Amino acid sequence: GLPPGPPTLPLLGNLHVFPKHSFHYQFTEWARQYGGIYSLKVGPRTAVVLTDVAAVKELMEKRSGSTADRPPMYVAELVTGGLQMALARYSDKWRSLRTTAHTILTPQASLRHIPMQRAEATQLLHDILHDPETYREANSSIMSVLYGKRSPRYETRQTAAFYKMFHVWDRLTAPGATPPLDAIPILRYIPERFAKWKQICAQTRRDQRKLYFGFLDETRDRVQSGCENGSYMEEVLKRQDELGLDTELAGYLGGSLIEAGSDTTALYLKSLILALIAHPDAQQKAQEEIDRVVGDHRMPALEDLEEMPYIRAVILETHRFRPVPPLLVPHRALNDEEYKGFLIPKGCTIFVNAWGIFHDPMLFDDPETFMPERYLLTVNGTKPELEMDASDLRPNFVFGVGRRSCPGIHFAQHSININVMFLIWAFNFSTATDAEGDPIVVDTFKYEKGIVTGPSPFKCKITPRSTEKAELIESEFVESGGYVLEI
Ligand code: HEM
Repeated sequence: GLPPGPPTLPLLGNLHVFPKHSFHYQFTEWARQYGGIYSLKVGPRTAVVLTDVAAVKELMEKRSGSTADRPPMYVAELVTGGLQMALARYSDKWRSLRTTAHTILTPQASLRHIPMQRAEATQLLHDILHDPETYREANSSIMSVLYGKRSPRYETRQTAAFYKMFHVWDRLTAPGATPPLDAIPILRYIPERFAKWKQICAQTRRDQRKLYFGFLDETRDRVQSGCENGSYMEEVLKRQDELGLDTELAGYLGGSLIEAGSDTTALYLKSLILALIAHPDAQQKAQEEIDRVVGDHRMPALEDLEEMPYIRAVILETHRFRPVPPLLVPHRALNDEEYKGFLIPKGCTIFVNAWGIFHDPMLFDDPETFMPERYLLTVNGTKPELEMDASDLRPNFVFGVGRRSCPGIHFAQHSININVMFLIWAFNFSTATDAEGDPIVVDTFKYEKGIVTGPSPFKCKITPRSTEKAELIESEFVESGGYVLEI
């Protein structure tokens, strides 16, 4: 009763044709061949890939109670003891983490973070004028909320230590980074001297604990010495019993949120810049709109977005064109489910192929082109005359649906909205030139491996759009507090 899928070999299943990384490209090709719901065999394990919006709505949202688990991941178990929220199994511990996280991330609570996010976005413009880098802004925003502690420079001791650990951790959890430890458990017993991944796991665990429990200790010290700064983790520590969080969970709550907040929006902004360079016509239209509404003498405010349909369309089109998590985050079925005559077996991994949906030529006109105009024609950017039912699609689909959907959606979207307006208002993004003066064309398909992904480093030219704007950025940066050096 499984959904159809590519032909399998005995024992291997589809392992011989399984992509090594960037699964979403091959998954999308198979979707065009086998349909919006198909199955794969990875050794003895089953995976189901959903590239059909109605199936996603039904299985991941309406039947979320049955599909909210995550597949077991041995590496995550070794490093975090299963307490990294986004990778955690559907359990009481996950519930405690998630419920607590919600209290700072509700739509109402997220409004309180906007002034801080604006200040961080202002520093991003200042940083770009001097030394372009997008990660610091994302990390500093979430650190401010959680611990009342900024990341003034990328080189700040704890910020640099975090990213050093995080990039290793990110690579470690990327599909294909280790031998198939979950599909073939015997591989876990390879002695450490032949299994470098074991050493990396042990080191990453030490690095994470030093950081996350270090932040927690600093917070506890502040609370005990009456020097509170009003941050969220102080509140968590004071209400630890009521929230059902022991120290281990409290440490990983902070860690999970720092991790989730420190690259997603930064990668989004890199994809935006890449798209604006590759599609200068869209960049020009966006600049014309922002100039009309904001002009040269002040910086944009979040409220301006209401009057900027084209920029709103650019924001949505970037999510569609290069979704930060092309396959969202994999789920696992807790029970047998039946859908349109197919069995979705208990224990199978479920991938939601956001890439495949967003790049479906039946749904979107010319899906490979960055074309914000599509979101001016229809709410979801789909073709005005659709031959299929896409009424279950939502503009914020990239944040997932159901019980595991992104709890950071409002916080993330505010950050994206402010940063996109700021960047388009402030700078011209164009191709760099080589030694002969020829343009270095950017490759919009050269992306890093990982569950969340962004463009591989690319050369480009970023210039302030006017001297007046550059001066305004510098003065607002100083007014918003400038650096608080802490190296
Ligand atoms: C571009 C920005 C972002 C995108 C596109 C995004 C998208 C997602 C997606 C697709 C998931 C998994 C949904 C699923 O399994 O169905 C997720 C989970 C999660 N996100 Fe985000 N996210 C973003 C930013 C953030 C930020 C800024 C935070 C924190 C403040 C955050 C916190 C989390 C957490 C904690 C989870 C795990 C939830 C769970 O497993 O229960 N995300 N996100």
